[in-house]
Amino acid sequence: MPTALECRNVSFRYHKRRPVLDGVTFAVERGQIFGLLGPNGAGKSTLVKILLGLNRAGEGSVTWFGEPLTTRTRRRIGYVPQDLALLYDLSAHDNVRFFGRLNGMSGKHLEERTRTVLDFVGLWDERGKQPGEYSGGMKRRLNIACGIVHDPDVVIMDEPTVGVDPQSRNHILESIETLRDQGTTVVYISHYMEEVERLCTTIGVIDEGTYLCGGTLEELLHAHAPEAIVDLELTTGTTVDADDLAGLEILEQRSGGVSVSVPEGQLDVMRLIADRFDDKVQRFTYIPPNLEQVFFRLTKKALRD
Ligand SMILES: Nc1ncnc2c1ncn2[C@@H]1O[C@H](COP(=O)(O)OP(=O)(O)OP(=O)(O)O)[C@@H](O)[C@H]1O
Repeated sequence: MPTALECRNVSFRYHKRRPVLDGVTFAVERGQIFGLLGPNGAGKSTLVKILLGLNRAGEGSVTWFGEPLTTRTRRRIGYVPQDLALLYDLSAHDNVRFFGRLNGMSGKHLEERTRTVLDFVGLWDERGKQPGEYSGGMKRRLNIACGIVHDPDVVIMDEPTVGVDPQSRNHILESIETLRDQGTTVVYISHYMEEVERLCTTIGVIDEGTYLCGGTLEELLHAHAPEAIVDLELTTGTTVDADDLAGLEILEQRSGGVSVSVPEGQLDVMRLIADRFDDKVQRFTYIPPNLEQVFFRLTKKALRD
């Protein structure tokens, strides 16, 4: 599969401070939804600015479709920024037209694409309103329409669902799946594990400016989180001894509770835990292998910090 985007050994620092990105390397194949997952402050938005040529990498290189970023390659890229990029004294319709013109569009083609993308995000009937009259979710959807009006081959979406109601969130996620089905490559930046798990064909995990790992969800789980977690909340004063847990790895021990790693689907382990702690168990939570654990295993931090 040809490569849409390649980021090689990219490092960056603001004002000579410590590096915000440190040797970031990954590639996105065409047709993928590539998820870049990391907590707040990981360096995701800084990386996006470098990908788009808005910040200059201190070291390393970025190529799009095998070439450095040029005016020609730039027209093949769409960008949906995290901070809404809308003109509040124009109608939604004129906002989309405006971004189309910025991308060199005009005439019938611009009118047709404006209608197509406003339909696509479910705002055609509300096109006469200004963004100030829209809900948070509608503004996010208009932001997407403006970012894809020029029918780009690749779209970068930076946290497109932040602060939206569940209905708009679902609409946005479905739209992204439709874009993928139409052959658009999507770079999806998020700190929401569930969205990345649902949407993305390939996932890269970033923290404190370091690209920790990348691969399909199955590959990441297999390599970094092969086991499930059982979390027990116990009645006050219950002590937990490592011997009680028959050699299971204790991930976290706290006053009134313990988290252990258990081989997925091994019910005899569940029985052992139930027998040992019996009526002292106040709450039993089984967490199947997921991206949160991949992140925890690699950083010893929760993704949502
Ligand atoms: N213009 C700037 N000047 C100085 N430091 C900055 C600037 N922009 C971001 N930073 C710092 O760079 C680091 C990475 O920030 P960045 O916004 O890239 O992270 P992020 O992963 O996108 O976070 P979020 O999910 O909160 O948007 C943070 O420590 C942030 O404080």
